[in-house]
Amino acid sequence: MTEDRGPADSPAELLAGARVFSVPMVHRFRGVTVREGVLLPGPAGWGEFAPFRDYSDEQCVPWLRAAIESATVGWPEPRRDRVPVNIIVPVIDPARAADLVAASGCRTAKVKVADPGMELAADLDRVAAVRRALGPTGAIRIDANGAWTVAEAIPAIARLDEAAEGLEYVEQPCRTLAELAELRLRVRPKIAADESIRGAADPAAVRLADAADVAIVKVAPLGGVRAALRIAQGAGVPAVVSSAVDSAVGLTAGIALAAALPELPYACGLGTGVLLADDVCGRPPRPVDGALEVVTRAPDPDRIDEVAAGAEATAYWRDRLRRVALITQALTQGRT
Ligand SMILES: O=C(O)CCC(=O)c1ccccc1C(=O)O
Ligand SMILES: [Mg+2]
Repeated sequence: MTEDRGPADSPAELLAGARVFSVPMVHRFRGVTVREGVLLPGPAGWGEFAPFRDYSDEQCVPWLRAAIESATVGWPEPRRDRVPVNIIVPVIDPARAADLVAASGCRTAKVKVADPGMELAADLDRVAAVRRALGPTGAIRIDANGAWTVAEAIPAIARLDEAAEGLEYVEQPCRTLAELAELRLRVRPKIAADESIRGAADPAAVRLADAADVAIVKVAPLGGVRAALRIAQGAGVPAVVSSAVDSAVGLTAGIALAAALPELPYACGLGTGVLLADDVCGRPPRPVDGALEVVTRAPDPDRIDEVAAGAEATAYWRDRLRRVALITQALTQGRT
């Protein structure tokens, strides 16, 4: 059954069709100024394998599983044709933050806060600028990426909630689920868990119950659309699908997850395309009137050539892909 064969079958087959891409970013994000990774072709389409460079090979296994799912089996049935998204506001000055929000057409903004070395005052100014740009009806959420202790989070969240004129939720204010549970009883805004899910030894076993009101789910770190659907279900609270600053191929997988979720009460974090100066297809997913259309997109051969990585990155990614494929293969064989 050659039709069923895909890049999953062996590291050699995976490497055969792999295309390494490198795209500059408009705004530095998560310390990254260039987004790079691998596109993998398969019988169902393309998959993206683009874990951050600081991840260990073992941490990259779910990212590869997600890419293989995308290339070989495609997506579950969509339940909607539009996915509302937030504009992402990196750690930039207030005037640029306001411009980004105003230009986006999004009615929800997610502001990164508590970056290492950043003063709370700068976060307050940025959040206030975002509120002015959004007007009184838009929603503002913040993401602290686990930076605060409970004692630090309580006053910081109170002031940011005030600057925002009401926060929709606070994403991963502290590192652990126990801290989130404690904090949740002591602040006004809702709490969302992100790293507490994807960083768990077994994300499928995470039950948020008293710790958080919202589950952030990401296709690549959770091992694919189907795995993320199961994790969202198990978490027991509404899910928000977010990207890992993916190219059009990874965003398409995130859109498929958001489209397949039974309920989608919040805007998703899939508006990150605006952070990339270029992309792998001609009409990449970009928000129009605050939402993304649920359509299948394939990378364009011309675009793949245009964004092809240089020699160093190409060698790095081919080597990393080969190593992660070997680990993934061994784990998959061990499972069955
Ligand atoms: O959710 C969004 O709007 C953007 C995605 C995002 O913030 C993100 C992107 C890459 C790595 C980590 C994160 C994060 O949510 O912490
Ligand atoms: Mg987050």
